[in-house]
Amino acid sequence: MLDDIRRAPKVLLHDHLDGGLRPETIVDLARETGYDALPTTDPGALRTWFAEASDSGSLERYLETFDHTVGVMQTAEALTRVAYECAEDLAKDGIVYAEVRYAPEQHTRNGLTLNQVVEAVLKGFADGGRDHGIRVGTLLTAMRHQARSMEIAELAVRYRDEGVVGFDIAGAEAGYPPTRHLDAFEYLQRENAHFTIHAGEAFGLPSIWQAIQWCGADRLGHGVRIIDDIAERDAESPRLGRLAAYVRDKRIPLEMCPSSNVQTGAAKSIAEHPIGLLRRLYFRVTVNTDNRLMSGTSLSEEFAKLVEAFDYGWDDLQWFTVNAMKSAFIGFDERLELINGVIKPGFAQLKWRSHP
Ligand SMILES: O=c1[nH]cnc2c1ncn2[C@@H]1O[C@H](CO)[C@@H](O)[C@H]1O
Ligand SMILES: [Zn+2]
Repeated sequence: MLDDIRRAPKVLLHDHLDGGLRPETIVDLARETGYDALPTTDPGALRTWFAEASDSGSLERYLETFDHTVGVMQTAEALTRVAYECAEDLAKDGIVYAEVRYAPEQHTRNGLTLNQVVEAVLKGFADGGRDHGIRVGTLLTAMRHQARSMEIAELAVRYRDEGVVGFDIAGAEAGYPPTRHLDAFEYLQRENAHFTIHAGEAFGLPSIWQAIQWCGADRLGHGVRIIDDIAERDAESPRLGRLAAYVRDKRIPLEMCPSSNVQTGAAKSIAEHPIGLLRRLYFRVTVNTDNRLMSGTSLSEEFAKLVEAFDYGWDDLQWFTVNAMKSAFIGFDERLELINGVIKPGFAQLKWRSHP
């Protein structure tokens, strides 16, 4: 089953570059760059350490594990290598189009400028994408507890023709509402640029409402808490509150990351994840990995878990995939070409052969 899912042409919209490193690469880079704070230098043990340390039930504790990945991503060579390997790993998982995000401001500790950081990552994605047959767009993230979002938004606009396709804010959600960064979002709107906002993961409806109605987010990172605005969850026809109805009516894409949500406590289990109900209600749900290293996962594995929990078939997996492609930040013509030229024919072949 997993093998067949790997063969399906998939689309990934929410994946953090600093959350997807290979453990072997972390160990290499730590040695090369003199980073001496790793909990272990054995790649196997390091893989286990990340998975266990991230499984805390708290977003804040989950985020602490990024100290080590960000710690080894402070030179241009390291950034290029990590981006190249990311493209390779995603391509090997059968992903045909991905948007990968990271926060440039976290990679200037050893003296790189923001421009140098962005250029190093773009080079890795361009080379890796060309060698392994995948298109990777970049989202530049600003950290919500910092005050550099305007600078990062300008950076995203500066590199928009070089492979940067959008902007995002991430980090601890509670206490850091998206409206703190309103100037950056207004700037991006004036520039006709795209952005998504991590919202409704560790904090509820007010965060989602601000992200959409104050900041103008094109998509929601996670958005799981939209479930709080849906009453009578088990009834035949659940009642949508005004915000949930707005999100569904406007087809606002939800970048859902099932395993990550279970680790941070945003969902109790995969089987109880709101994605089940939201898919039945035809919200524009997409399936994502968030952080492949911390969750020990891949997009194919996330799909396999959903197939098991909700008995999904190829039609469901294709629906999630087409949703993701429609919601991507590249141009309409390019999205259409991938949907009609790659995704639909790829799924048609699999449907003819097997059940997932
Ligand atoms: O699920 C998440 N919610 C909020 N912030 C996150 C999540 N995953 C990663 N990051 C944060 O985004 C930064 C840039 O990639 C990471 O360094 C991490 O701090
Ligand atoms: Zn995320």
